[in-house]
Amino acid sequence: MIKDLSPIDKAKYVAACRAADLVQSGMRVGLGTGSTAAWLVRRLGERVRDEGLSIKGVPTSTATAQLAREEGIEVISLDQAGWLDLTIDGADEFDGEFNLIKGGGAALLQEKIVATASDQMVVIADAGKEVETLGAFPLPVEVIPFGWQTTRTLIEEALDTMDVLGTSVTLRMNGEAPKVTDEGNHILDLHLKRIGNARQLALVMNQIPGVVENGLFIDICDKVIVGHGDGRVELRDLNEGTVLTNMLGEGGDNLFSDLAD
Ligand SMILES: O=C(CO)[C@H](O)[C@H](O)COP(=O)(O)O
Repeated sequence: MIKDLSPIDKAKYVAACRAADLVQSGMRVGLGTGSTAAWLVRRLGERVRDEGLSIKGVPTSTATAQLAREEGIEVISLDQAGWLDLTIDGADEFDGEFNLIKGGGAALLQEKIVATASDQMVVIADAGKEVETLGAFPLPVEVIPFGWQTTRTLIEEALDTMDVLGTSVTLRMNGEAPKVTDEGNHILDLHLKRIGNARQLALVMNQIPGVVENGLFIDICDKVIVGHGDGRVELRDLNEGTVLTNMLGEGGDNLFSDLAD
């Protein structure tokens, strides 16, 4: 039941429902990873079953691939798709220019490849993800396991030369063992008090041997759909401005049928 969701989950849910409305039959769609993206996949699954929506989905993680298949969405690889019409994904932070931090779910590598191979990337997020300046959320950096401690030292040395404050770099764990990504790598989380120049930081990180990719998404996202716990949804476009709707008010027929009451 929708009323049983926490305000944050309601916000994620309505943002995902609004984004699902952007998807049309025939599209090749990048499917993000995380709890917000999972709502999107479920909603698209419902549209596939109820409306005959015909799409091909390119998942950004094994978890999303499994959910998409369970929902009856046709899953193909990025190489089979070649190029995508649209990617919809969550984010850990977004700023006023739609730059992002991603990778809280450890899927940043596939997420960045898929988003970059798309005509459009749309981010779906609850309002709490909006920040004035990126960096309160620890910045995930995916590194290969070989020599990861040396890579961490190189990252720390690079950060020392940059306009960042109070740095600590931690290995993401999964219980007692290092977290292993879908690509068999590890994640280093950079706890930065100030991120400084995000564009420069992203470039510097990717120059370091052992670094595969970083979670800064600069100039990749085209639209942000911001959900609020009361059902309001803002569709924000840097060029076209903001369109506000309420997904839980009158005409809230975008709700999943099994949650609608
Ligand atoms: O980047 C991600 C996964 O790598 C997610 O999009 C991000 O962590 C947001 O997750 P959620 O929707 O669960 O808040």
